[in-house]
Amino acid sequence: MNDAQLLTLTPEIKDQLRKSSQDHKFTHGHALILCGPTGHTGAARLAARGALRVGAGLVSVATPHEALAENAAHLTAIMLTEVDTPEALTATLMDARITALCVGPAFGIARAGAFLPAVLAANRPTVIDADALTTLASLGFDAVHPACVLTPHAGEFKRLFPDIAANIDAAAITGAPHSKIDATRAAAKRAGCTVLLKGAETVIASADGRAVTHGAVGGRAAPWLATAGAGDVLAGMIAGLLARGFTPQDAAQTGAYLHVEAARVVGAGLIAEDLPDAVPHVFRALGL
Ligand SMILES: NC(=O)C1=CN([C@@H]2O[C@H](COP(=O)(O)OP(=O)(O)OC[C@H]3O[C@@H](n4cnc5c(N)ncnc54)[C@H](O)[C@@H]3O)[C@@H](O)[C@H]2O)[C@@H](O)CC1
Ligand SMILES: Nc1ncnc2c1ncn2[C@@H]1O[C@H](COP(=O)(O)OP(=O)(O)O)[C@@H](O)[C@H]1O
Repeated sequence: MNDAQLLTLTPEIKDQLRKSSQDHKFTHGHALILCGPTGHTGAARLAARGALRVGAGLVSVATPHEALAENAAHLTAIMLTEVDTPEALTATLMDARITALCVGPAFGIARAGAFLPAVLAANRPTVIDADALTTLASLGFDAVHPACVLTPHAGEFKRLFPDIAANIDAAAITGAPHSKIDATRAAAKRAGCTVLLKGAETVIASADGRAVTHGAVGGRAAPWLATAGAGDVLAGMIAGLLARGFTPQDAAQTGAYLHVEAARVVGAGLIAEDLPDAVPHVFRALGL
């Protein structure tokens, strides 16, 4: 069933992206990006910068003590909070002004296993990416809630949903072949939340069957997105939009759209660090 819509930014979404003169920083939420151990902190910072650039009012990196200095040496507008254990995370999340989480980029698979139950128990809008997806493949989806957004690339999707992924490549025995859209829709239904399957064609589906496809092809091609860390920035952008109050489906769709537009602003030579800094150009072109 390929009845997914093509992704565009509606006037309503553009309005939601704007900031008004009456706003203050807490109007636009606080995103908390969980960071991995020393030597593996860059991905969380990429995500954090993505979250801040799409307009989250505040962004903090939750860092283990051992990586505090490493992170502090690289961050200015983004804040740091020390979180060494799942219990410390739960205590940090007593602050109801933290409105979205992002877990996974270079977080470590074992570490994700330890932290995911506390992350999910917080019941906050949450992007689950990278190592946290690999962990989820063994944990299962019981604790996943509807405010989650899973952002797998094709390899992670195969780990998380091996049977569904196998259908994409399999020849159809009866009826139409199983498309990437069918697969993402089936995955979202199984996980009980929004799933964004990355790639030059990105599909975003929700548990209720809504699905949108976004092709970075033809006039909107963005092949330089095939670079390390581009997905970490996307995870952060979605977390930033969740923090601002976007629904999971809208945050994933809008994040995917802005991510490709940012890549197109930079063009050839793009590296992941460039993506967040291209967002103001995208917003200007959108008339925000
Ligand atoms: N600057 C940084 O600190 C970066 C950290 N990263 C972190 O590195 C860790 C490992 O992530 P990876 O995704 O590299 O490794 P993974 O091992 O999770 O996945 C890569 C494997 O999946 C396969 N695969 C199949 N389809 C794929 C697709 N469409 N895209 C990518 N891989 C596909 C690849 O062949 C490869 O064997 C994560 O924690 C990630 O967040 C990466 O995001 C790169 C940048
Ligand atoms: N050829 C391509 N055309 C358009 N977008 C791409 C292409 N290759 C990768 N991307 C996008 O770049 C990002 C890569 O994310 P991911 O694979 O998680 O990389 P990383 O883990 O290194 O951050 C995704 O948003 C994906 O959709």
